[in-house]
Amino acid sequence: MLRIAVPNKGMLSEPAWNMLSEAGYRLRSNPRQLIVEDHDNDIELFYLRPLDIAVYVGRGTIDVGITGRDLLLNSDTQAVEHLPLGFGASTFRFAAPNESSISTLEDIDGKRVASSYDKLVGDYLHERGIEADIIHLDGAVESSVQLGVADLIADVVSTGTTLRNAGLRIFEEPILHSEAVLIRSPRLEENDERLTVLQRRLQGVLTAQRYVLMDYDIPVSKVAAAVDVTPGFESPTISPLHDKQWAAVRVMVPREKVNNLMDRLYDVGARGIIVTALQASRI
Ligand SMILES: Nc1ncnc2c1ncn2[C@@H]1O[C@H](COP(=O)(O)OP(=O)(O)OP(=O)(O)O)[C@@H](O)[C@H]1O
Ligand SMILES: O=P(O)(O)OC[C@H]1O[C@H](OP(=O)(O)OP(=O)(O)O)[C@H](O)[C@@H]1O
Ligand SMILES: [Mg+2]
Repeated sequence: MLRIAVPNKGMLSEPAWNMLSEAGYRLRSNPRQLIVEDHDNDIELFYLRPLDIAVYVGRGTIDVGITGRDLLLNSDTQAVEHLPLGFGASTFRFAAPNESSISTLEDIDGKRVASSYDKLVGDYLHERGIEADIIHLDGAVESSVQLGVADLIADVVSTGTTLRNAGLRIFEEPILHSEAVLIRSPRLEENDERLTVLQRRLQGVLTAQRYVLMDYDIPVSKVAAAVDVTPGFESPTISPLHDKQWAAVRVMVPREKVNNLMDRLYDVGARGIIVTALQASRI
């Protein structure tokens, strides 16, 4: 059985559970359950703290896991990023008090930086030849400057509201763009059959989220122009209509482009354009 670690709580947990459920796996039935054996799908799910997932996967006691890229890079482990999962996006950034003069990487030299992600921040600064005193805090890092234990912070920023409320401002480029990722153990072959199945299922969920099915009718003489607008993955399905002058086209298109594509197709001569959500997919 493939052993999979999933976050038991925190920002990434619910979207990770939803994704696994969409991919056809059985989840736990009560929140006190730590392990689920899913014999139908030949997997075992382990509900673990997000911070610990890379530790288990890095040591190979669990084959794969879902965690944040930032959490992976902050863990001192050999786990490898295998597949980005398209949720839990955040940036990881430096921030200093509005009134402070700290505004470049060089200004960090010799300062106290509070963070929950000390290895990530330490490696980043070390690689750039900057020495700083990294103060580890478990959370609410934004309060550390006001409370006098640090001169600046490095933390997860999503909307920026927490920073603003604490009188802090970001500076410099993001240290990292993070999102949820599937990580794999260094002991698991990249092309392990069981991993390939999991990956295909997760990619199927991503495709169903990102793409929709579009159908439209188009005069036969305009098919080539319409196919230029919607080329699809491989090639659109073209079916004859009762009226020999017209054809029906079925094709996958990116969800975010739907309205723009419908406008362009209409201009080319397409009519009866309809869009349908995908329930599941295997590309
Ligand atoms: N707005 C956000 N705040 C915190 N983490 C976020 C946010 N958006 C995405 N993430 C990602 O979620 C992961 C952190 O999740 P984790 O469960 O460890 O922290 P949490 O949700 O803050 O829980 P806690 O702080 O209670 O332990 C990181 O990968 C982080 O990049
Ligand atoms: O940019 P924002 O949208 O404001 O979100 C970012 C904040 O959210 C997280 O805190 P969380 O709620 O997890 O508390 P914590 O700091 O105790 O982990 C993160 O550590 C930031 O503080
Ligand atoms: Mg947090």
